[in-house]
Amino acid sequence: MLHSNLLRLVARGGPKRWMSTTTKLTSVEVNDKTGIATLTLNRPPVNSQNVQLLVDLQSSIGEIESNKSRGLILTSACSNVFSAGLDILEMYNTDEERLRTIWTELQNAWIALYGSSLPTAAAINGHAPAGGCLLATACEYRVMLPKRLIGLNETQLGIIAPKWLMSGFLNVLPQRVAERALTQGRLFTTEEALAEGLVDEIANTKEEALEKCAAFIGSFTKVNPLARSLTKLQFRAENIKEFEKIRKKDVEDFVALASRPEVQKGMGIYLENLKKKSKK
Ligand SMILES: CC/C=C\C/C=C\C/C=C\CCC/C=C/C(=O)SCCNC(=O)CCNC(=O)[C@H](O)C(C)(C)COP(=O)(O)OP(=O)(O)OC[C@H]1O[C@@H](n2cnc3c(N)ncnc32)[C@H](O)[C@@H]1OP(=O)(O)O
Repeated sequence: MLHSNLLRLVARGGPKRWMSTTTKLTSVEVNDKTGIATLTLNRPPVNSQNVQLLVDLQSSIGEIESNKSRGLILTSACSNVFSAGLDILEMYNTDEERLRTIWTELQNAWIALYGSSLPTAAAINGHAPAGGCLLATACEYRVMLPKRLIGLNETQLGIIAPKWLMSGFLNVLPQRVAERALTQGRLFTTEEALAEGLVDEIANTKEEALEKCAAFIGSFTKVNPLARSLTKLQFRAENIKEFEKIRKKDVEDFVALASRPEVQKGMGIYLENLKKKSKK
């Protein structure tokens, strides 16, 4: 027993505090009829993105790509939240090595989704601030439930979203709208997001959102898959190239920023306020 546990730890590259649980935080379900895979984020209450969720997300994307699914729909098992973005608790009061791992896995998860050759869609069945918006805008199509919020609110938190993190956002919004939204740290309501083009459709239920995403993926049935994916990747190649150039430095920039005492203090205050709000 001890021996097999040890072997498992060695296989994972040694014990890691923030990867202590072995239960997967994502699940994949492939529809037999359509061949479309639904990838569900399942870290209640708000799918905040800790290292394990980000690693599991990458592994699920890999699984979907290798099982020859026709497309990928990203959604959430939480009733009112798609994803609350990075897990602030994991970034708070921690060491540099852990911050490095968090950011590296965020980068890895983003590039796995943004650079996927499969058709991708997000069924946004709840709020999607910051890192939640990042995942949604890495997909090619977005369907969102009414009266939820989506956007990159980093400046409201006193932090800066690096260029690669804005890529998906900039792909779907006109430069002028994106610049204003990012500098304001604006969260769009679903209805505003639809009007600006940040989401493509509104659905009244999660099931309806999944159906609309499946219909989007189904629209490629008669298109040659290789021609489709190469065309998609041509559109994304410039952003991917820029990202690859700076990805190592970007990790170090994040570690330096997130470990600054005033940033750590800000995180603490933000967490306290979140907790106060949730107790009301
Ligand atoms: C503040 C960060 C500061 C510094 C980071 C430093 C450097 C970073 C540099 C660049 C980074 C840019 C890239 C991306 C960044 C991010 O993603 S940061 C995270 C930003 N996320 C948010 O601002 C969202 C915060 N959450 C909410 O607004 C709301 O929770 C919600 C609208 C998503 C959902 O609302 P409700 O359904 O009402 O749920 P509650 O608010 O009651 O929350 C339930 C429970 O969950 C805890 N929680 C919520 N969000 C997070 C989170 N992101 N991380 C950790 N924990 C979170 C909340 O405190 C409640 O906990 P309990 O009180 O029940 O224990």
